[in-house]
Parts: sequence; C-alpha cells; structure tokens
Amino acid sequence: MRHMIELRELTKRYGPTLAVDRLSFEVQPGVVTGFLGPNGAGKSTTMRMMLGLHRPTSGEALIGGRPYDRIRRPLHHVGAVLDADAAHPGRTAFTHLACLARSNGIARVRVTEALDRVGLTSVAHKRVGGFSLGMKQRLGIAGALLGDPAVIVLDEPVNGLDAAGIRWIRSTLRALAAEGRTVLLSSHLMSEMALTVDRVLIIGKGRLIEDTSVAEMRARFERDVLVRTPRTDELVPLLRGMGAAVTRTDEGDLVAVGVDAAAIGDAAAAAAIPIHGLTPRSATLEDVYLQMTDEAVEYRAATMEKELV
Ligand SMILES: Nc1ncnc2c1ncn2[C@@H]1O[C@H](COP(=O)(O)OP(=O)(O)OP(=O)(O)O)[C@@H](O)[C@H]1O
Repeated sequence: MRHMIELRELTKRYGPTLAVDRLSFEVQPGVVTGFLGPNGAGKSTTMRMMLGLHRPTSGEALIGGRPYDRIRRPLHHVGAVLDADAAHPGRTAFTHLACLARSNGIARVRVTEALDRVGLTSVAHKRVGGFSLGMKQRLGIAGALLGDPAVIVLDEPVNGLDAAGIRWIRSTLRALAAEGRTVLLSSHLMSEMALTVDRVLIIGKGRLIEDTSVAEMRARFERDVLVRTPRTDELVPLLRGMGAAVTRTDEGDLVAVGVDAAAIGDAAAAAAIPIHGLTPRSATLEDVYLQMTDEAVEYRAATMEKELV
C-alpha cells in the first residue's frame, strides 16, 4: 500500500497569529522528504493537523486521500513520532509497545518485530526512564512502525542526537522509504537534513518557500572558483575578458564567478601564467537555506524586539 500526503490550502490561525498560511504540497512515497523551516515557521502545527491533533482553520491535510480522523485503524496507515519523550519512564520498552499494540488491535508479535527493527531487543525489558535520547528516539520509531504503516511522520527526529544516533536515523529512514513508504521528517537545520532527505519542503512564516529536490538545490547554487597565482595583475584582465566577475580575497587570492576551473586553467596555461591553486567552491546547502528563510527569521526577530519593548 502506498499513500501520499496531500495538503490543500491548509491554514491555521491562533488568534492574531497565522501559524500556517494556505500551505499546499504533496509528499510522495518511496523517498525521504524533509520539512524545513526556522523556529516558529509552522512545522509542528502543520504536522499536528496532518495527524488530526489540531483542526485546520481552513483547507485540508489528506493521507491516502482522507483526513486523518476518517482513516480506519490509523496506526496501520500512519506512524508518527512527535515527541521522543512520550513513553512513560516507569514502563519497559516492551510494555510500552505492548500497551500501544493492544489499544490499537495490533498483534503482540509486532512488538517483538518492531523492537528488533530498531535494535532495542537487548533492552526490551529495561525501564524507559533509563534510556538515552537516542534509545527513546528508537523506541518512538518502533511505536510508529507497530502497524506497518505506509506513511511515517517524525517531528525533529535528529534534534539532540549524537553522530551515531543521526547516522542510525538516516539509514533507517532511507530503508523505510526504499520499501515504498512515505517518510516525512521536520527539522530547523538544513545541515542535518542534507544527507538524509531526497526532497525538501521549506516553509517560513507558515508559507511554502521551496518544494524541490536536494540535488536540484545543490545545482542551483552559485559556484565560484578560488584562484591562487603570483601574477594576479595578468590573470585578472584575462578572466574578465572571458566574462568572469573577479574579486580579491584579503589573502590576495582571486575569486572568479562565471567561469569554471578548467577554463581558467586552460586560459592561464595558454598565456603562460603560473597557477598555484585552483579550487571550485559551492555554497553549502545551509547557506542557501538560510538565505531563503532569512526574511522569515528577520520578521521573527523584529516581532520579538517589539514584544520586548
Ligand atoms: N497553541 C498555540 N497557540 C498560539 N500560538 C501557537 C500555538 N502553537 C503554535 N503557535 C504559534 O504558531 C507559530 C508556528 O509554531 P510551530 O510550533 O508550528 O512552529 P515550528 O516551525 O514547529 O517551530 P519550532 O521549530 O520552534 O518547533 C508560532 O508563531 C507559534 O508561536
């Protein structure tokens, strides 16, 4: 079973605050999709509406063509982790999952399978209160997988995890997507998402800013080439003659935009200008993301200042 998540003009207003503003997008099966935006952009509110926890002011969020509250046996269709700390600390991992399974009509054998899938079998009978954040996150994912759902939704799953924890989440989500599931996870950091997700949905102030693939986002960056030569005075006019925009760094290197490294190397060789360094550079995904969401962040900073006055 493959399910798509579909938002149609989804809107949520809290009094004067427009938390989610006519948001429309689709999340496809078979890939990992990142839902990105600065703090307060509206990610949690949107996810809560997808999962029927908040009622939209207008518009709709559909999973497999239905709003969440009209899905029969929802855990078999959608698994979600909104809060890694949701399990009762006094319960064991096994009891926590067994209760969840029982109240949702899921066979007990699924508990063992889910614990195994997230690598918690050896601590299945230990109390959750003693678990690290990474273990709690695994337990949350085990809970989400109990009903073998087609759609998986995770709010900030890598927040606060160490490198090994992030790597585990990454490979687990990729494997779940490869099985044909729809996987959506939110984050406010692009750097955390770049290696995990195939597509990104970026929001700011409750509105959609970008709906693209990570590959396309990388390709769209402005690239430049850092050039080191002892004969900058000769190379600068040569590069400008090729249509490049050239600036100098404080260290005396040149930064050329609009020509690639190979063309610079060839032209310098033809003019017998020695090159001591030639480094193509691209902006990081984080740079581009920050640029895209800048306006939303400035807006927040401005309103916060106003609130402080
Ligand atoms: N229950 C609520 N009542 C009033 N305003 C709310 C409520 N929940 C969220 N908001 C406001 O809605 C906006 C969006 O918040 P939301 O938590 O969805 O953002 P977010 O992108 O998940 O941010 P974060 O990364 O900080 O969790 C914010 O301005 C927030 O203050």
